[in-house]
Amino acid sequence: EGNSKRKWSLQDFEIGKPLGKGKFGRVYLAREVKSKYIVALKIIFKEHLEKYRIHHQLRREMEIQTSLRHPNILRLYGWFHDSERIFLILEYAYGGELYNELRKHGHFSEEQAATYIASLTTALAYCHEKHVIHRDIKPENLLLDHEGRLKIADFGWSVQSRSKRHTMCGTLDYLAPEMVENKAHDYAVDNWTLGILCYEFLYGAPPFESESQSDTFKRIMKVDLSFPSSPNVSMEARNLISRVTICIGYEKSWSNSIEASCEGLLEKALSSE
Ligand SMILES: Clc1cnc2c(Nc3ccc(N4CCOCC4)cc3)nc(-c3cccnc3)cn12
Repeated sequence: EGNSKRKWSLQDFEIGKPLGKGKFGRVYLAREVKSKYIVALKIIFKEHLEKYRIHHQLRREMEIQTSLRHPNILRLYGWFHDSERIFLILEYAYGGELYNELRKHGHFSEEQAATYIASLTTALAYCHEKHVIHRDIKPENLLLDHEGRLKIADFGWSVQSRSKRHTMCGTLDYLAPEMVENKAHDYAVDNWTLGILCYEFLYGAPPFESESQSDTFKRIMKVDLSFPSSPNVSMEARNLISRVTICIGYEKSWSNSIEASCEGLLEKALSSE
């Protein structure tokens, strides 16, 4: 920490338990020997990079995540490699995956959902100011720190956006219509996903989940949004979700209004304690 320009090597770390498997590598708990600082070490095999042609994607992830400094974005402290592996030195999220919390509780309270969505909104607004689109925001990529604060991880699919992007990515559930239609997309992609996540936090499943991919496609294109009667979700939360998923594209006015309505929702939830 602090001397992020220094040359790291495997000898600097004691490797602990595996935390989980990512798309292209395993993540381990690790401790820097001198400082006893706990980190997460993401290990990616170089042969995997060749096989899946993801050199550029990993390079981009490393450059982007190193440059981002935000309380809700997982830090990438540095990296090193040996003959066959690349090692990313990442901030350790003590709380684990937000996904597990969601599965454990079924769905979150409005206060908890509003807190997570507000954190995501500021983190994404920060990324968009730095011309970064994450494009793969889903519960699996969201971690929690020791205070339960949300951390966006895994910038593997993120891009430095100057121009419109065309590549397909992520699972279908969180894809915005323009992504599904494989049209050019921009920051609005991440914003659409906020609405999807808000729905999933409150109802426990994403809004367009269907038996088949083609059904999911159709439901996304139609923005076929329906609100089950249980769990009982407030009218404010439901129209926040509708506004986010329906009024895609008017990004600037929209993200101000979502930030405002998130605060409103949070105030309402906190005052109803
Ligand atoms: Cl990067 C990165 C930084 N920190 C983590 C992390 N942290 C973390 C903490 C605590 C628990 N446990 C808490 C007690 O109950 C059991 C789980 C798990 C993961 N996990 C992953 C990961 C990656 C893939 C699959 N699954 C987890 C990636 N991480």
